[in-house]
Amino acid sequence: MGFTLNLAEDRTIARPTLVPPPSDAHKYSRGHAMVWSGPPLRTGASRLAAQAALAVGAGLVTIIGDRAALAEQAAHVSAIMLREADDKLACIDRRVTALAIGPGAGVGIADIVCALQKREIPMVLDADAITAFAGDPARLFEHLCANDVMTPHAGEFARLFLDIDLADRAAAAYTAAQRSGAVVLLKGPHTHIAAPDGRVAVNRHASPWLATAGSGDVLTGLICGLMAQGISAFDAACMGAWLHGDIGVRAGPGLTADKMMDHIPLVLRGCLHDASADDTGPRT
Ligand SMILES: NC(=O)C1=CN([C@@H]2O[C@H](COP(=O)(O)OP(=O)(O)OC[C@H]3O[C@@H](n4cnc5c(N)ncnc54)[C@H](O)[C@@H]3O)[C@@H](O)[C@H]2O)[C@@H](O)CC1
Ligand SMILES: Nc1ncnc2c1ncn2[C@@H]1O[C@H](COP(=O)(O)OP(=O)(O)O)[C@@H](O)[C@H]1O
Repeated sequence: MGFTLNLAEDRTIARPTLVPPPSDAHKYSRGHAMVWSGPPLRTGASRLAAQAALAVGAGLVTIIGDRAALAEQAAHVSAIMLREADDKLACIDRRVTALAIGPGAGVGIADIVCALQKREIPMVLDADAITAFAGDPARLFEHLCANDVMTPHAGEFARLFLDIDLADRAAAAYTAAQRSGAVVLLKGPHTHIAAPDGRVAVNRHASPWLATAGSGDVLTGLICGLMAQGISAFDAACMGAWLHGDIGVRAGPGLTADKMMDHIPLVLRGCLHDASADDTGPRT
């Protein structure tokens, strides 16, 4: 729905194509993304993810967490909804079309991740949702499927895949996807994406200005927001990486994670099918 992945013959990700929502679109038809909040004083990372999910086009975004965390979130967000987590997670209803968990979540999050995975909602796992399984990756892999995306940086990758050599990052992502059963997006100056069915891609459209705290949390939100709109895990990971890179290319010096959202409208405008009259830069 909306976005189409474009891949070059060598599997390099190119600018995605975006078609505007149909005239009869409503917020639920554009998907409902949910992001798990970090605890009080660690809410920023999840908020960055939620803001990116909304900006990339999810019709609704809800941050879920405990009451104290939500009080903190409420001081910062308006368009994003807040919902208190109950013991049985009953507040995650059928209308939630994608979930993101990990940014700022704390490494005690493993049980929650496993419980959420039983809901069969496509998930993006980042940061602490990866690190939490450092001692027992098999427990995580047992629950993952090809509709889920993991987005490790090299440090997080090594915590789950101790024996996989990162010297060849494309091969490392491929092996990790086969082993885990999920789409693996290995972050770096070039970002490699692999699906358990053997599909691979690489994003080279990025900028070292993206090496700033919270930038990966924004990527998590972009991917979750795309998945919420009905885009498959592999395509969402690939397009999220490209859009994230384009923000970095456009923003350049002075880029900070909380300013990344400001660039998303122009990044998306540049992807519009009829963007020929647009002056939004080279169509790489
Ligand atoms: N604004 C915020 O509130 C932010 C919160 N964050 C959260 O802070 C927590 C810790 O995340 P971090 O990623 O800082 O720390 P990690 O707990 O992942 O550990 C970082 C360590 O990993 C190793 N490492 C190896 N390769 C690396 C690579 N390519 N990039 C980064 N580290 C690499 C380094 O030795 C480094 O000391 C997470 O919950 C994260 O989501 C961060 O996302 C930054 C922004
Ligand atoms: N030198 C670089 N060139 C291009 N992109 C980079 C570079 N360094 C980091 N990035 C990108 O920035 C993001 C950093 O994410 P991450 O390491 O998870 O940081 P954080 O946890 O602070 O959000 C990743 O998407 C990564 O690909």
